Amino acid sequence: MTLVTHNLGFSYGGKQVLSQIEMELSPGRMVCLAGPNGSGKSTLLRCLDRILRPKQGQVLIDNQDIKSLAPREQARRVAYVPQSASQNLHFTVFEAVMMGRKPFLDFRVKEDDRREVHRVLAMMNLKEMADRFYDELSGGERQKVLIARALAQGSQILLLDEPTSNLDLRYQLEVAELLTRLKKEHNLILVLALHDLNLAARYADHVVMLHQGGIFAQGSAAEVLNRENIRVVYGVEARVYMEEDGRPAVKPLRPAA
Ligand SMILES: Nc1ncnc2c1ncn2[C@@H]1O[C@H](COP(=O)(O)OP(=O)(O)OP(=O)(O)O)[C@@H](O)[C@H]1O
Repeated sequence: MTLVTHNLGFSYGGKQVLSQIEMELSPGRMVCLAGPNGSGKSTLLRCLDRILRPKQGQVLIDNQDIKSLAPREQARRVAYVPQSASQNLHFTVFEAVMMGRKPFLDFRVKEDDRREVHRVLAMMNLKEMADRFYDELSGGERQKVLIARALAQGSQILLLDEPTSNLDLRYQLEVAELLTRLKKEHNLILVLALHDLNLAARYADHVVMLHQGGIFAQGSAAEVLNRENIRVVYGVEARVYMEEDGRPAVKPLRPAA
């Protein structure tokens, strides 16, 4: 499975927010989209899932334009985890995660689907919450449920918009480790929008840094997350040093003059 964009561009009305996005993403990789507020990370993820329909360029899965995929076929290949879902979902956690099985349901829930939902709930440590209502959970608990729903979908491409933003420190690391493990075991392509540069530095196989709607730099964390790029793109002076494993760590110092 490969995910490629060619000359992708997107406008909201007359306002161009993404242009000339060229990416070639291969399996078993975690790709982090970095960039300041408004640089187009969420818009790009939504274009990759065709929630938004770009008029310019193409998104190709295994060389096939996603425009030509039926919704069900697309959902079997790509799952999207939004930053948050409507808080008014009055479903149990079990039911919310079962929604991820939609591309597989033929008018009724089968034993396989139930088994899969139980497996994902156990993997995400959500079993004890299975009967609680989604709209009665904390922000972080809801975020875990949304990730679980995407995992239940079983797609090889997972798009996650700020998946750790509502999570406490321990759970941020647990989710990052879990995604890393899943990526390896199931050869997934993971694309994450992330604000936390240190999380990106530590876990990303590939970093795409967006700036003003275009790709400013892409490559390994060490290639992309350097002082100069951070100064230009974020307007921040930072100290960047290499950890023993060759990955960078970023210490923001002050707004650049
Ligand atoms: N529905 C919309 N209509 C018009 N403009 C929009 C809409 N959604 C986003 N934008 C604009 O598109 C640009 C990119 O927004 P986007 O949400 O993709 O950025 P982002 O990098 O994900 O930002 P953040 O880090 O703040 O989540 C911004 O200028 C934003 O104001």
